[in-house]
Amino acid sequence: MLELDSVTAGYERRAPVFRGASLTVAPGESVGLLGPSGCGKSTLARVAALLHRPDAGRLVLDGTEVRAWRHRAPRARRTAVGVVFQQPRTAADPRLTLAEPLRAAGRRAEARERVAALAPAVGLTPDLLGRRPHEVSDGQLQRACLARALTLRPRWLICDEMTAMLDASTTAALVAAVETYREETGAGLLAVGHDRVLLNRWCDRTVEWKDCLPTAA
Ligand SMILES: Nc1ncnc2c1ncn2[C@@H]1O[C@H](COP(=O)(O)OP(=O)(O)OP(=O)(O)O)[C@@H](O)[C@H]1O
Repeated sequence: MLELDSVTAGYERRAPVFRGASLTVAPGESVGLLGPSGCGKSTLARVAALLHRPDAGRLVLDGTEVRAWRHRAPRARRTAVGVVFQQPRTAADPRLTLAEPLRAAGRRAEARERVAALAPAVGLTPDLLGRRPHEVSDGQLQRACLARALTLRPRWLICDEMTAMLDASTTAALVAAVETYREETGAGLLAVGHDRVLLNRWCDRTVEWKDCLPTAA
């Protein structure tokens, strides 16, 4: 279970972006999160991805409360959650070829096998794997970012507007790659977005941001 329980978070302690947001994703479940621009969906997604420490509230992952965020989080916790952002250009290291982050962990033979399996799963052809981010399109780079998120076989995937910048066919390919991965592994998904039609089609259920917040007394 991925449980965000009464989370308050933001960028200034005295003026959080939101207070008391709660959202749960069951094992293997896919949940879409819809809401107006600027309400804090990405901030909540970053809390769930262990990238942003909340000011209050709890994140419970697979029954254990998370107490450390970012580099302070134990490796096993960080690798339990894979994340894909909207902007592949800011998420990808410009110095590395698309293949390099996919080889990052494990023995060399394992890494080679992993790249050989992941690249076709996200629709990356071998010629693209040797290129750097500035030599590929946004859609190709986003495929690489998804492959990187799947490299360590996360139990939870957070897709924050993953397809907002992409055309319909790349969107369909990326959603299909996520779904194939989830079928193989049983991973749960939190997909943040603006596109109600896409999220309704993609996810088991779709949650409105306002329903994550406490009701006014
Ligand atoms: N690094 C930051 N520093 C300061 N304020 C930030 C930072 N990132 C986001 N914000 C602010 O926090 C608020 C929530 O931003 P967030 O990106 O979480 O919203 P969102 O619901 O995901 O929006 P969108 O749908 O437009 O992506 C916004 O007012 C935004 O300007």
